[in-house]
Amino acid sequence: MTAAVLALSGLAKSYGAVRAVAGLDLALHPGEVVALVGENGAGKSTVVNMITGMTQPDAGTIRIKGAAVTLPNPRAAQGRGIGVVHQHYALVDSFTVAETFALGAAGPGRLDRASLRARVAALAAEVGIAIDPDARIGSLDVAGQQRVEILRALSRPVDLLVLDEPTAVLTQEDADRLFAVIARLRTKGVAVLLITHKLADVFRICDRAAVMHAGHLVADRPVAAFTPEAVVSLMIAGQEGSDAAAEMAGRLSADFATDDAAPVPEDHAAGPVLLTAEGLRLRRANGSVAVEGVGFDLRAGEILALAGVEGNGQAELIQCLAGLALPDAGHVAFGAFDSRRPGLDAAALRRAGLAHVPDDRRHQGIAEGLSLTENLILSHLSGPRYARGPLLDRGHARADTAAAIADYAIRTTGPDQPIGRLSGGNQQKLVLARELLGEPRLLLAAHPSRGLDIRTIAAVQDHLRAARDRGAGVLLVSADLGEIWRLADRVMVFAAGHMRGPVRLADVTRAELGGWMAGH
Ligand SMILES: Nc1ncnc2c1ncn2[C@@H]1O[C@H](COP(=O)(O)OP(=O)(O)OP(=O)(O)O)[C@@H](O)[C@H]1O
Repeated sequence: MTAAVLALSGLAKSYGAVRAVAGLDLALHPGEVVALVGENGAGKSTVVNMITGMTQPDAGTIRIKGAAVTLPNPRAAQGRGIGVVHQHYALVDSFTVAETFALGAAGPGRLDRASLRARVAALAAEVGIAIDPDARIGSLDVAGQQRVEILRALSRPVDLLVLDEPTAVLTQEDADRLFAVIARLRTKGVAVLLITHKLADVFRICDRAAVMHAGHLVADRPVAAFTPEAVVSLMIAGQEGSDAAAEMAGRLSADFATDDAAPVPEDHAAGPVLLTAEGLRLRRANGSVAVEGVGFDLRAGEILALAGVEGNGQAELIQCLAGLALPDAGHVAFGAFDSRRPGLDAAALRRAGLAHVPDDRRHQGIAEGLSLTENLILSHLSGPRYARGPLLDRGHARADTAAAIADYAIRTTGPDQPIGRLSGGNQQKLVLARELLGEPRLLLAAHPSRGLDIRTIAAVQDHLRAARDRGAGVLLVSADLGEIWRLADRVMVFAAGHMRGPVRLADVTRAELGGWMAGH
């Protein structure tokens, strides 16, 4: 066999007493697509950080094409042919796609627009990516921005491309396009390391899967030698045939259900109207109209899903409903609150029973430097839960945090740990626990399961159903049709500036919804 593009041996990294990665051996050969999977906190990002020069290993060797190397910073990894597409893109909204390629280009000199555009177009054609070099980044949806990041990673010589949870933000249609690009890269001899929580990705596109459990690599085999149940068991328990995995089996078959096999959603008797939106026009931060003509009722005791490719106004709607931005036209009413009257603010809405799981966890969901307990308090500062006269009842908040850590199996050293030290999925778990505390009447849940492992997704779905069953209204924003099918009672779609629906799930097929989401 040809020399491995990348070979890791005995790679290890600890943070204090936490062994994030313990003695990992892994090799990738040219043209191989390898999945790296594991539960939240298993150590996947730490591996990515070590091979992309963002973190230094404590022990072990990294070999690139046979030579032992050190990667003191990301530039060193790039220089060695390792490209990476992170979950959070470093793009500037006001730039065009072509201008983005001038960022980080070496040396001074005049920006030669014509040659930049030509370079971008040629590269895009080579890997089969459809992109307009003149499009502004801010006008692209999340899948478009991801395509720009992939092209940017490929604009230097790349032997290994690392993709960190690329399908988490994509619809099935966009994921299919991404898989076509990966297949193209494979034929060109590029090795791909795909970090994912979606088992379907593993079985669709990967040659091999490496499974991590609590910092250890517990299996590394060709995909054909795995069953979905075996992967789940290895992730959850570090071994095959675990009871916990058997419990998950039913959930798994729902994940893999095709259109025909998908269970028909149950009909729930919804209660009175909780929230009304009428004639809304929503603008993006850059001033362009994201969507207009938005009107719907959300009832107590129902889950209403908002589907659509991200970037079509979903985030703007949530901002507006959470009292963080006013609509450009139209109005929203929730209980005694009406966006046409002054005095509507986010704190008052929270006191009235609104909870909000934000889309952008890093900027709106958490304060990285603060402890888990302090982060839990953040959403309840204006409410009665932790009020003790003029003071905060920190003991109560700490006890709630400890309970959340146990309930959601949050991987942390305890309630006092700064939340920024947790893996992304574990941060998300705390945000969910915080927002579901105190039984909100209205829950705005934007991509609540993004970045979570399948066991936690199952738990989150149970929590959302429980909230619905006790009479809360839930607005679920999701690009994942499977999730919508498992949870929602009704669904509406934002695409191409317009709203479709809401309709009952029983009255629409997945194919129809997929078509709406694609703007057909
Ligand atoms: N900077 C840090 N300081 C302290 N602990 C850290 C730090 N970064 C990661 N860890 C710990 O290392 C462990 C592995 O985290 P890592 O982010 O690699 O997990 P992951 O598999 O990528 O999880 P996820 O699926 O949630 O992204 C976790 O227990 C995490 O809390």
